[in-house]
Amino acid sequence: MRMPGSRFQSGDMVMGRWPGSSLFYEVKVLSYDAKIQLYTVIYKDGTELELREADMKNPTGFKPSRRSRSRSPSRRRSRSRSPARTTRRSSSRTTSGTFATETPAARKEPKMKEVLEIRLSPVARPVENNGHKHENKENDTADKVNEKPAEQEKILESRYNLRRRKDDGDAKPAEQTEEEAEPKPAAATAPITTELELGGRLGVSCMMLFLPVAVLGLMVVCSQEDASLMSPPSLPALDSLLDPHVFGMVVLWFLFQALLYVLPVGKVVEGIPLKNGEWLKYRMNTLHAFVLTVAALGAAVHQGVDLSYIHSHFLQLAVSSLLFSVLLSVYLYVRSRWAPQDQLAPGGNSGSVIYDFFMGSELNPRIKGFDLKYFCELRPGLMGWLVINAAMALSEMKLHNLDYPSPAMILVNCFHLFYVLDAYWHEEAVLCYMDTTHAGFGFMLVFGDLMWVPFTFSLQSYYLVYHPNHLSLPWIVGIVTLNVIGFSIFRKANSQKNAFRRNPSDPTLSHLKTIPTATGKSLLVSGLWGLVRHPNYLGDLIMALAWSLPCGFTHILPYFYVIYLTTLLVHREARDEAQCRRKYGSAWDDYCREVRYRIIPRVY
Ligand SMILES: NC(=O)C1=CN([C@@H]2O[C@H](COP(=O)(O)OP(=O)(O)OC[C@H]3O[C@@H](n4cnc5c(N)ncnc54)[C@H](OP(=O)(O)O)[C@@H]3O)[C@@H](O)[C@H]2O)C=CC1
Ligand SMILES: CC(C)CCC[C@@H](C)[C@H]1CC=C2C3=C(CC[C@@]21C)[C@@]1(C)CC[C@H](O)C(C)(C)[C@@H]1CC3
Repeated sequence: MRMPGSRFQSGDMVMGRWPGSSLFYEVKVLSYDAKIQLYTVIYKDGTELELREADMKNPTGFKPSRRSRSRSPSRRRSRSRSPARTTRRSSSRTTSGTFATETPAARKEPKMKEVLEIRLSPVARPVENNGHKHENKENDTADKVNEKPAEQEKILESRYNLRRRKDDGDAKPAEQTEEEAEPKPAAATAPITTELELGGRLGVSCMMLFLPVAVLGLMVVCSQEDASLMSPPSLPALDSLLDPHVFGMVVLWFLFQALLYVLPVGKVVEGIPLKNGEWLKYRMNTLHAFVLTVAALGAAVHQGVDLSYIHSHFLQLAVSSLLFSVLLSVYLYVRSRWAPQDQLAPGGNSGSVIYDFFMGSELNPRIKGFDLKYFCELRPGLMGWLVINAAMALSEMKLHNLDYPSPAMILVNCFHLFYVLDAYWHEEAVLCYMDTTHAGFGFMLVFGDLMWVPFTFSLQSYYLVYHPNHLSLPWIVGIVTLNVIGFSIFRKANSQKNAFRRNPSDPTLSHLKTIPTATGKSLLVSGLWGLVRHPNYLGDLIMALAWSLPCGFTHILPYFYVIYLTTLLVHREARDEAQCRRKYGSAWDDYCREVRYRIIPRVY
């Protein structure tokens, strides 16, 4: 069968690299996914894997290997230091990434140790803090790998199933010699997005119209006495919605946060390697920015600024944020037309203006070192959400003549504050989340970050201003306990997975059972990751419920966040499931057999 746009065709017998090694085996090509540019191949022992074109060769130019797999480290080292192996990176950073950063002209086969280092290297590595190199566990890991390659390799091989699974005689590994190596093609062209998500052009067009209207609609209903979704909302005059003064404030807020982002405080770390071999650097200073924002707002309030302005201009603020999101998305789309091909996101390069505008074409749009996607994901929206919550607490006190906010308002404020501070405390982890590594930055994420997050996540506090809810002590204790349970699951699951991905040999995780996969990575199969396949989602959902309960049971509207999060996470889970099945093949099926439930134990 012909597979358009691919070098190899379905049914071709080619040589495929065994993941994590420099060995090539004969494989049969099964299919090609143009979207992610991966071939599904099957080895003679029945293992199905996904390989990049760069890891596949024509059978000509190979000879069966006579060497044993475990060459001495010194040998590996001398080969990897061959003058032909120039890299884009400085010599001080050869701990990982050699594979990803070789210049196309000089690209040769990476050695096994290097590949292992790539797979196991930290997702985010500190670079400097005002000139000083930082030390942390992650970097230690990478350094250890470099210092004791043989030892490290032994540990890794014991954790990872890097050997062929069955019948060694069946498929002979072949090794490519230096002379025989074909130069790999430079990744100059971006993958064309062929499979359109979310209902394609029509779907994203509807979402683009419907989502902003939905946010504004929810806000209007929330401010009504009868906050029922069934009762017709009393619509505000359209011309009152766009206020240039309010728009100016939204722009100022964005610029203020941008200023805090570029302050030279906080360490700089490298994200995960991009497909084009680049390692982007990110400054980690959300906590500094948070403290400075609180100080600035405190000073403003002290000077007589009335934060309840946010409450009285809530709709106008949302409309201005929407306008700002649209303008920013247009800018992002236009600049993506000039972006180098290798910096385009795999999911936002369909050629359809509307679809690419929505999904985002450019993966990591930057102005000099200023990373727009990373900045928007954590700062103006999340921080804005907290400021809105605080403003709602003040407005509640004002409206109901209270000396303190109500217990329900205090709970909602504290829960949200805690969630955002946790995200800031674990800021580096965001560098490896799907949105950072894979998604283009377009209208969906811009709108999500700048309008959806601040104005829908704060609906509970907005609701409480007009709909006070008395909470008895047992309820307060119950709700706090629920949030603590949810948070513990969320945090433990995320931290365990992140720690395991950074360093699978981490002694603190040695009690956990794992399933090896043919890619060299393992899957956690005990502890929380043995309870359900997405314990972090479970924790997030329990917390979401705890955030809504303080608002009582009179209306469904405060439960909007739980409904949104359930929908989003169920969709994400299904997408991730499909990706992992493609990536890990039969090992994923084994994992699913062992861990039967996806998010909720014994239910789903
Ligand atoms: N509040 C909100 O609006 C939202 C919050 N979130 C939260 O963000 C966080 C990140 O979510 P997201 O990026 O979607 O997904 P995850 O952090 O769950 O990442 C999924 C990846 O984890 C790895 N993995 C899966 N199972 C295992 C296992 N058993 N052992 C080891 N690794 C495994 C796989 O990647 P690999 O094997 O390649 O490492 C898989 O692709 C979550 O806590 C989620 O709740 C997300 C969206 C919205
Ligand atoms: C417009 C749509 C309907 C959907 C928009 C989705 C976005 C709002 C979310 C996609 C993933 C997100 C994450 C967080 C916030 C919401 C968005 C942007 C997150 C930053 C919240 C704080 C967490 O601790 C986190 C794990 C860092 C989250 C990462 C994903």
